[in-house]
Order: sequence, then C-alpha cells, then structure tokens
Amino acid sequence: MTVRVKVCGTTSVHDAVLSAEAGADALGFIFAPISKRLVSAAVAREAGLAVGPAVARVGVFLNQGLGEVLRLSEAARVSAVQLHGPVSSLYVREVARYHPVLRVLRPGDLGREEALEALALPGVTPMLDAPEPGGGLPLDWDSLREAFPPRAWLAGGLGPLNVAEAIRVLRPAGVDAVSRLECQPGVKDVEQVRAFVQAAQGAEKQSYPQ
Ligand SMILES: O=C(O)c1ccccc1N[C@@H]1O[C@H](COP(=O)(O)O)[C@@H](O)[C@H]1O
Repeated sequence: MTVRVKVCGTTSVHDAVLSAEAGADALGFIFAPISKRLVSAAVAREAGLAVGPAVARVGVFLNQGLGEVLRLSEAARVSAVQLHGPVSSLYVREVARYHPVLRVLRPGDLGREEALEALALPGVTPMLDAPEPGGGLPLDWDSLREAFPPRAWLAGGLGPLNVAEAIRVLRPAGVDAVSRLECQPGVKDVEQVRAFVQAAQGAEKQSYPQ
C-alpha cells in the first residue's frame, strides 16, 4: 500500500514546483475566501501546468455554493475537489458527478448518518481533519483507531515530526498538511515540505514492509 502525500495551501507557481520536486503526490489550492492561503484560479491553473499531470491538483472549498465550486474547479483545471463544511450528501453527489471528491469529516461526524452517506457514493474518498481546517492541531489518533473509515485520508496538525506516528497508528491512504509546512501563511518552508514528504514515505516503508 502506498501512502499518498498532499501538500496543501499552495499559493504560487514557485511553491507548487518546490512541493512537486520534494515528492508530493498532490497539491492543494484553497479557494475558501476566509483562508489565509486563498489562491486565484488563474494561479492554481498555472501552477498545475508547471508541475504536470503526474501531480494531482486538489481544489479546496469550505461550505461554498455548488456553482462557485464547479466554476472555480473548471477554471483552475483541478483534478479533484476537497469539500469541508456541513454540506449535504446531495451536494457531495453533485460535485462527484464532475470531479473525484475528498469529503472532509471531523471526528464528531463519524456517527452521523448524513455525513457517512456521502462516503458510499462513487468517486468519494473520506478525509478526517480537525474541527478547525488549517489550524495545525492534530487529532487524537489513538481514540480514532476503531472508527477511522477504510480508504480515508488524514489531516490535522501533521508535519515532519508527527506524520510517521500518525501513519503507524491509523494507516491512512493519504496524509495532508499545511500549517506546519510554512514559514508564514501561504508561503512554503522548503525544508519542512521535504522533511514531511520524506517522513511520510519512510513511515510507509516501515508500516507496510514488502
Ligand atoms: O488551511 C486553510 O486555511 C483552510 C481553509 C479552508 C479549508 C481548508 C483549509 N485547510 C485544510 O486544513 C487541513 C489541515 O490543515 P493543518 O495541517 O492542520 O494546518 C488540510 O486538509 C487543508 O487542506
């Protein structure tokens, strides 16, 4: 099994190339207006062209209208969409008609039927994140061992120093991080990005020996 590594909050072509060269499998582009890492569709599109199709480009949205999600995703030419917020399974289904979806859940959502319903839809992959997206706070991984959904990705306060432990405990399909990889909001710290990708890939070799 290969753990996928996503570096989120990309706001420039420079940082996109930096993360791709560090070995990231996916880059996140945040289109939520409240974010300190807000990026335009034009820059995201240019960054995607710079890294090429081997690196996934994920458009990140927080509780935004369906039309806005589809319009920005099309303009930025993303290859997947990440949906945060209390949106309905009908909304997730509609987005998944056009794009592969990472549906973000918080630990408190794991018992909610409406939240879990969306995970059964074709093209929808779960991602577990902390209640405050981009807040840099890790989840309590041990308490999630039983409830962690199959095929799920993990986010929330991950960085070079703790990602290996998170992978060992929960065995996620992918890991995602932003705030611990920056020198300031929206600007990548190259050493942290490299160390994060290496730590995740190294943990994978230990956790899933061939
Ligand atoms: O980072 C943001 O500003 C943000 C805003 C709106 C939606 C999602 C956002 N970021 C996501 O937060 C998680 C993890 O962040 P962190 O590593 O804990 O800082 C990640 O999924 C980002 O895509």
